[in-house]
Formats: sequence, C-alpha cells, structure tokens
Amino acid sequence: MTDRPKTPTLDRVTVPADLKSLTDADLRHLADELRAETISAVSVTGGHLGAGLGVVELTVALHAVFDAPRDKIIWDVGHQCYPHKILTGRRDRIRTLRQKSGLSGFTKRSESPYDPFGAAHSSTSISAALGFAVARDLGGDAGDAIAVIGDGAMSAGMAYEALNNAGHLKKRLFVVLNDNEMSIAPPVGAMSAYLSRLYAGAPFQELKAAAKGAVSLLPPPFQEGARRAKEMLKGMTVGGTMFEELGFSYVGPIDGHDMDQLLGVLRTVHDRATGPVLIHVLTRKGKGFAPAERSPDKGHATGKFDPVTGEQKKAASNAPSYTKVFARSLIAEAERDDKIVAVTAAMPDGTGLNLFAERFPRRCFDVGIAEQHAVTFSAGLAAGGMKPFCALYSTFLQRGYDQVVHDVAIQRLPVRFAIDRAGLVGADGATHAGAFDVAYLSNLPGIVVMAAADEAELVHMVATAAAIDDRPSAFRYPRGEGVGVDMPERGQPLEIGKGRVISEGGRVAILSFGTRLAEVLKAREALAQRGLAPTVADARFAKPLDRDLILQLAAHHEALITIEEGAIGGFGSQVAQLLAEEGVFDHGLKFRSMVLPDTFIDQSSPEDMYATAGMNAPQIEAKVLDVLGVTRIGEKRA
Ligand SMILES: Cc1ncc(C[n+]2csc(CCOP(=O)(O)OP(=O)(O)O)c2C)c(N)n1
Ligand SMILES: CC(=O)[C@@H](O)[C@H](O)COP(=O)(O)O
Ligand SMILES: [Mg+2]
Repeated sequence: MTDRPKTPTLDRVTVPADLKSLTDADLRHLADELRAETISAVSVTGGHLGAGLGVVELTVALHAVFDAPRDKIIWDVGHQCYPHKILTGRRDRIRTLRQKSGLSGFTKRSESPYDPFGAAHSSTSISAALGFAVARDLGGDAGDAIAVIGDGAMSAGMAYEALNNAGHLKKRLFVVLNDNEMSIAPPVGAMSAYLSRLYAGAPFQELKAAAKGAVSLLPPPFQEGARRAKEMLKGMTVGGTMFEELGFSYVGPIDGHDMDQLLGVLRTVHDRATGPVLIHVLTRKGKGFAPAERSPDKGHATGKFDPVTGEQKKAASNAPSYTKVFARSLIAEAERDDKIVAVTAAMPDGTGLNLFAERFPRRCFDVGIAEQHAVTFSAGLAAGGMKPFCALYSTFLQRGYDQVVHDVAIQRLPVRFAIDRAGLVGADGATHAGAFDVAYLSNLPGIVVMAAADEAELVHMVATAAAIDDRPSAFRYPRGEGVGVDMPERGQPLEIGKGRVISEGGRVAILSFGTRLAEVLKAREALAQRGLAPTVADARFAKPLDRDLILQLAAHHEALITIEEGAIGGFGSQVAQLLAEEGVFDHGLKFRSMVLPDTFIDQSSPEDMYATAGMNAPQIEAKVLDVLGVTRIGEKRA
C-alpha cells in the first residue's frame, strides 16, 4: 500500500487526458476518491447510485487506457455514468444531476464530447459502438469504440443482434460486459445463468487450451511464465464461450474492482486486438457503500440520502401509488379469474408486479429487458387462452411497437397493455417521457385505448381490460401519486367508448383524456370567478371515441378544447378527425388541442415540465380565454 497523496488525486483530473500522467497507484487513489465523490453527489441529488459505484474502477481504467473523446466509450443505459461525468469535465456540475437545467442522469451527446452516444433505454451500446467502428474504417471519426454493457442489458435482443453483426464484420471493437449479477431486480433468464456458469463453473482449462484461444490478448506476464499465467488464468476462461462462437475473442472473467487486473487486461487488449473482443468484468452493484451493497435493488435508484447511514430523505422512486393501485386492482381481478397472468420486462418493482408475483408466483413472468418478446409472449399467452396483462412503461413499450401491430393488433388478440409512466416523468427526462403511446396505439384498428383520470378510474380500467376478451386493450396512468379520490371497493367494467361529463358549464367545453383532469378542474374554478366556467368532461377512451359525447359538446359550445398528456397525433387528433368527418368545423366550432409540444423536454419536476409544455391550470385557463378572444371579462383580445 502506498500512502495517500497529499493533494487529492481527483483534484488533479479535469479531463481524462490528465489521467495519463498518473501512476497505477495514483489511479487506485483516484478510484477511491471518485467513489466518495459519487456517493456525496448522489446523496444530494438522488438518482442511480448502485450502477455507478460498481463501475468506478472500470471507469478510471477505461479512461486511463483509452483516449476519450477520440476513443468512444459508450455506456449502455447510461445510468452508471456519473463517475464518467465527474472525470470528463463535469465535476463542477455533478450536483445538478437530474435537475432542471442540470446534468442529465444519462449520457447525452449535446452535453459533452465525452458522451459520444446518448442513452437511457438499454442494450443499444454494442450496435452504436459497431457503427462507430465501421464509420472509422470507412474514413469517418478515428478512434476505438468501447461498449460497456451490463448483464441485465445483455438480456435484450438488440445486444445479440449487435454481437451477431459484429462477429461477422470482424472490426476492432471492444465490448466490456459489466456483470454484477443484477438488473434492477435480480436478473432472470438462461443467459444470466450462462454468465454465472462462466465464472462459477469448472476452474480454468489447461494452459494449452488458453494458448489456442485469446492468450495473445492477455497481459504479457501471462504469456511470459507458466506459473504467473496459471495464476492469472485461475477462474478465467479463454476461448470456448458463446461469445467466441459468435466471433469475439473472450477475455475474463476479471475482477472489476481490482485495478491491476483491469489495467493489465485493458492495456493488453488495447495494444493487441485486431477484431472484436469481449472483456467479461465482474463487479458489485453499490460497491463501497454498504447500504447500496446490502440492497442492490433499492440502491439502483434512490432519493436524496444521508451519505453516512444511507437513510433516504425521501421514499425511493420505484413504487408510486398509481403503480400500487394498478397492482392491487390486478391482484383483485386475478383472485376472481385464474386466467389472468402478468408480464413485466425487468421492472417488477417499477410496475408493481412484484406484488402480483408474491400473490401469484406461477402467473407472473419477468422476461428480462425484452419488451419485444414481452409483447409477443403476451400475444401467445392470449392466443393460448390466457388473459395477459403486459405491464410496461410507456417509453419502453416503444421498443415493442411492431409486435403490438403485427402480433397483437392484426391478430386482434386480447392482450391488455398496462402502460405505466404515461406522460412526463420528471428527473429521468426526455428519454423516459411517456409521450407517444396514445398516438401510436390509437391509430391501430380495433384496439381499445383508455387513460385514467385518477386512481379510482384506474381501478375501473383494470376491471374493464380484464373484461375485454375479443380485442387488444390498453390503459395508461402516470408516475407518482394519485389525486386522493375515494377508492371503489371493486373495479366495475366501464362501458366501452363512453366518457363522462364532470361538470356543465358555458361557452367552452374541455374534454380531458387522463390525469390533466385535475388541472382542468383547477382552471375551471379560476374561470368560474370570471363567469366563464367551462363544461368539463373526461373522455376515458381515445379509442373508440365517445362520438355522441363529442358531437354533443361540439353542438352546444362555442369552443371545444381537448387535453392529454401525450404528443401530437393522439387523442386530440382523433377528435379532430371525427369533427372534420362530421363536418362540424364547417359550422364554425372553435377547436384547440392541448398536447405536449413538438420538442423533447429536459428533466425537471413533472409540474415544471408540464409548465414548459403549457399544460398546467393557468395555461389551460389562458387557453380558454384565448379561444374566446377574451383576456379579462368583457374585454376583447387585441
Ligand atoms: C429498454 C429498456 N427497458 C428497461 C429499462 C429499465 N432499466 C434501466 S437499468 C435496468 C437494469 C440494467 O441492468 P444492467 O444492464 O445489468 O445494469 P446494472 O444496473 O446492473 O449496472 C433496467 C431494466 C431500460 N432502461 N431500457
Ligand atoms: C434507468 C432506468 O431506466 C430506470 O432505472 C428508470 O430510471 C426507473 O424509473 P422509475 O424511477 O420511474 O421507476
Ligand atoms: Mg447488472
């Protein structure tokens, strides 16, 4: 052990080039300081803690060996990139993580040249790195491409599509498999078991076998003496893995917290690789912070916490009450109907299906990070006579869209999509916004699309979906807590395609789809003070539309305003299409559609993001005044 340097090593590093002058001992100190800085920063911002702590040594080693930003280090998902941000010129802003105008919680191209590829959805890194490698060889940007992908992210089809292509193209490319034996929840599936066998199984084969494999990619000491090599190779596999069969040189597993091993292996592969190499690194999620190590699932994402005790100042973000209402309602339905089954794609806690799994372990399926498969698997379950609820975040359902169209909708299979995190989600920002599902689902023939206006409505929508047995259906609800309405004892199936009038009013009707209803009602109160209380209705369904309700509202009001927590092309567009087809516009109806703006909104609180989107109560009030051409009672707008 060397003494700790008097000047903290981290203070000497602003950009990765500064690492080049550090000794290996310095690099070890740097890793310790980087870990402490990461814990300190996340304790005040909240965010993804465990994944970053697990890759502290790997981050230092990659930046010490490779030459970013010329070399492209691509972090899969990007939730583990806080140490990377600290080392790449962003230490001074690290305590703005995930906040308005602050650093993103993920890698983001517009934020830094050291983030060559943006992420937040998983399993894209190998494809992107391969793209960089091929571009380089065709005369594009110079430099190496390094994908760092977790064992959880390795459960997605995209990762295999990329490995398959990379093995075929044989380009110099590095894939670091960061194996911490955790996804958000414990990882699932045969691949996860395979990775475990790679290091938990038989001791390393004969040195002879090593010589036939990727021994030239192992550190020189390894090749120099049989004794040293044997020692280094203990527990390591060279050759013969699935990755080798796919055309990669496989090196590992190595201890991802042992800087000597990391530096040795990375320097050697850096100097010698000519084709694709997969380096299997074993790490521990939450490494170095006992509360996160003890509970890697809870340590995945945390609120602000005490950096000494780990005690969270706010509840962890993974179990918002809409999610719990969904889970409890589904359990209640499943108690009555043994055909109901549930599917999650690696988000059992986030979707609430952990509760369902506790009650019905045989009827709940975590398929890993595999949304496409989750959808088609659900389609198969439905075709086989079950009643599947496929519970996905809106943003992740995007990945399974062709499966929704081709496997579910065209076959008219009764898959029920429980779409959580609908609308703007806050700190995760634009990548996680549930902005598009209403548009991309409502345009599918035959599907039923619902949005809950509050948590009681959600209970009824779960019951409605359970009852819809002849076609696909979907219901959406936001991240976070409900509005505190009385809860029904039991969900009652709603009449399909029927909305409800909440309160009658005057010249303007507001037709709300989803949880903006609460803001609409606040706006109504303010407008009532001006004698302009609008009629307010809750559409409940974007498909099929409540034609009668909409045409009635149009006929009896001077103006109709729709509002939804979704992008253009969704509910409002469906309503506009109906009004156009019915010739309503020909008779002078004023129509406005309040949707998310045609921009990606960066992270902030959901309230602030909705303010940016122009969809909070004051803006709804302003919209009503605007459509009437009024700024104050009796006064015409200029
Ligand atoms: C397509 C997609 N589905 C789900 C998620 C949610 N998610 C974020 S991180 C994560 C687990 C990733 O596990 P792993 O790759 O092993 O990384 P670790 O957190 O263990 O470092 C999941 C499921 C996501 N980001 N993208
Ligand atoms: C990185 C990722 O995709 C997840 O960890 C996500 O941040 C979870 O979001 P919730 O907190 O809304 O469950
Ligand atoms: Mg993992």
